[in-house]
Amino acid sequence: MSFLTLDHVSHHYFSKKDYTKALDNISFTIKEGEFVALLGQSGCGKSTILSIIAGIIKHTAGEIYVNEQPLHEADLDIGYMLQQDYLFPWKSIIDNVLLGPKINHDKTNDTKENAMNLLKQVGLPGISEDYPDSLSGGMRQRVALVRTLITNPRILLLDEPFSALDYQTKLKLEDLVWDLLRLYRKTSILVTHDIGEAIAMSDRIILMNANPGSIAGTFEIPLELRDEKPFLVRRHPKYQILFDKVWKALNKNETQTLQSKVVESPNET
Ligand SMILES: Nc1ncnc2c1ncn2[C@@H]1O[C@H](COP(=O)(O)OP(=O)(O)OP(=O)(O)O)[C@@H](O)[C@H]1O
Repeated sequence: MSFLTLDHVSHHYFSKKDYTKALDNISFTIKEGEFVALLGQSGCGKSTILSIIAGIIKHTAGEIYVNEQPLHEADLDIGYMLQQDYLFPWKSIIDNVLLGPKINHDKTNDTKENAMNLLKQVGLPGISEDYPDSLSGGMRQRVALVRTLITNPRILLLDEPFSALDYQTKLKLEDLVWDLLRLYRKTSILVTHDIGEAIAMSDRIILMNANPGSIAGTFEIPLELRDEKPFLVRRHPKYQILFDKVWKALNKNETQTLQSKVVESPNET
C-alpha cells in the first residue's frame, strides 16, 4: 500500500511581474520504508517537491495524500536534512540535538538517553558538551542526522545532504545514513544530482526533466544492489550497467529540454 502519494501536483512561483512553472503534473507514490531518490539537473524542481511535502510551500494544483488522507489533515512528522547543517553555534551539541524535542514539548526522560545513544551510533560519543565550531563538516552533518532522527519522523527528506562534503567523507556518510535509515525503517526521499549516489543509496530513482519540472522515468534498483551498503554497490557489476542507463536517460532528457526551449522561444537571439 502506498504511504505517500503525489497526485498530479503542479507548482508555479509567482512574482509581481512574472511567474515560473516549477512543477508540471507530478505523480508518484512511495511505500512505507521505501528509499526513493529524486534525480535531475539543476532547476528541475527537486527541492520544490520536498518543500511542498514538508508544507513549507503550498502547491498550486493537485493533491498529496499520506495513507490516503490529504497531507494537510495527516499531521505527518517530517525530518528534513539539508546541504547545510544549520546547527546553532551558541548551543552545545546536545542542546542542538534536543531542540526539536524541546519545541515539541517532549519531556520524556529517555529523550536525552536516546540522543546520547544516537550520537554514539554515528561515531560521535563524548562530544555532547562541545560546540559546533569545534567539529569538522562531516561531524556536523552527523550531528544534523541525529537531530533529524531524534524526533522519530515518519518520513525523512534529504536535500543533497552530502554535497558540501569532501568525497571521502561523503562516501562514509552515505554508508552511515543508509545503515541508520535501514535500521529504523524510515521512509526517505533523497534529492541529488549524483547518479552514483542515487543508485548506491535508494530502492528506486525518479528521474526528472526541467522547464517545467516533470517526471521523465523511474528506475527500480535491482535487489542485489539494494541489499549492499552504498560503498559496495559502486563495485557491483550491475552498478555500471544501471549508471549507463540513467546517464543516457538524463542526457536524452536534457537534449529534449533544450530543443523544446528553442521551439518555445523562436524570437530569442
Ligand atoms: N522562491 C522561488 N521563486 C521563484 N522561482 C523559484 C523559487 N524557488 C525555485 N524557483 C524556480 O523553480 C524551479 C525549480 O527550482 P528547484 O530549486 O526546486 O530546483 P532543483 O531541481 O531543486 O534545483 P537545484 O538542484 O539547483 O537545487 C527553478 O526554475 C527555480 O529557478
